[in-house]
Amino acid sequence: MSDPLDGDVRFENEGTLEPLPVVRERTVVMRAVGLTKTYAAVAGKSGSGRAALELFRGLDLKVHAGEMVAIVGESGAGKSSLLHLLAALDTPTAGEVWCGESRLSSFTPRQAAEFRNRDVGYVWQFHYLLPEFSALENIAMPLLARGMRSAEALEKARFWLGEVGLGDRGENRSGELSGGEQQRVSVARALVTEPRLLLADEPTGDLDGKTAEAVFSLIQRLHEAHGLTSVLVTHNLEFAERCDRVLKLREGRLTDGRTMGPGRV
Ligand SMILES: Nc1ncnc2c1ncn2[C@@H]1O[C@H](COP(=O)(O)OP(=O)(O)OP(=O)(O)O)[C@@H](O)[C@H]1O
Repeated sequence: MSDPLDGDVRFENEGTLEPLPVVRERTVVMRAVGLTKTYAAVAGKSGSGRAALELFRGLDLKVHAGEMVAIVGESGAGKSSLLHLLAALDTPTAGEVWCGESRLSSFTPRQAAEFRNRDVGYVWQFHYLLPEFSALENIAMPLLARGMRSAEALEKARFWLGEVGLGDRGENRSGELSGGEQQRVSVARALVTEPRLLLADEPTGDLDGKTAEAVFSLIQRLHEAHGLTSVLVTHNLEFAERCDRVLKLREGRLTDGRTMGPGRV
């Protein structure tokens, strides 16, 4: 019997059907659904207490693989609080945060700690390096904390030290480095675990203009070079505009924040 595919086979609809549109769904790395966060009222003597504070009301967020998302908003709008929820550092009053197939609110404290160690790289406004330890040891710390052999952890730390342009400063105690260099070390520490998501809370907020530009450009370059997925909180609108998306946190919701002029919020 002859092979039907051997020779000039024509399919019935060939050439007559419109090609189907190709729908490419981008992978969602992190998803927040209907988030509400309320801080309880604090009782105080003679009126010094505070009423309950509702920060978010049904807040939704999707972060796609490879995106660099900026979150802006006035002081006190809740930007840091939102990042804490995304990093499983805190739990929402209502709503859910998902990272891939994991629902953060179902984590035990141990699972939350593992999630923070393996899936999230966090850069704080202040570097929080341990001043008595070398730059290399500081970078290796998250790997050592999960029980990786010291030689292997230090080798990975050396790679990331080079990536942040400090290849020759590894043996310096972190306390001997400048503010900008310390923040670069903290970026390397956040990335040494190759996390699924980089979260940065005003990573340039504590630096002068020129150093802030250098650290932001470094994060941007690493984001592109390593295909990172990043969410950055910033008051610097020029940096925000250089991200793929700008979201403004206002009155408990996220809205498109691209419409603002230059300056700070
Ligand atoms: N653990 C907490 N308990 C009670 N209130 C809190 C807590 N954490 C934050 N808040 C309050 O929530 C509000 C938002 O704080 P948050 O730090 O998230 O704002 P932000 O937008 O990051 O501000 P900034 O830009 O000044 O850093 C503030 O009024 C703050 O006092």
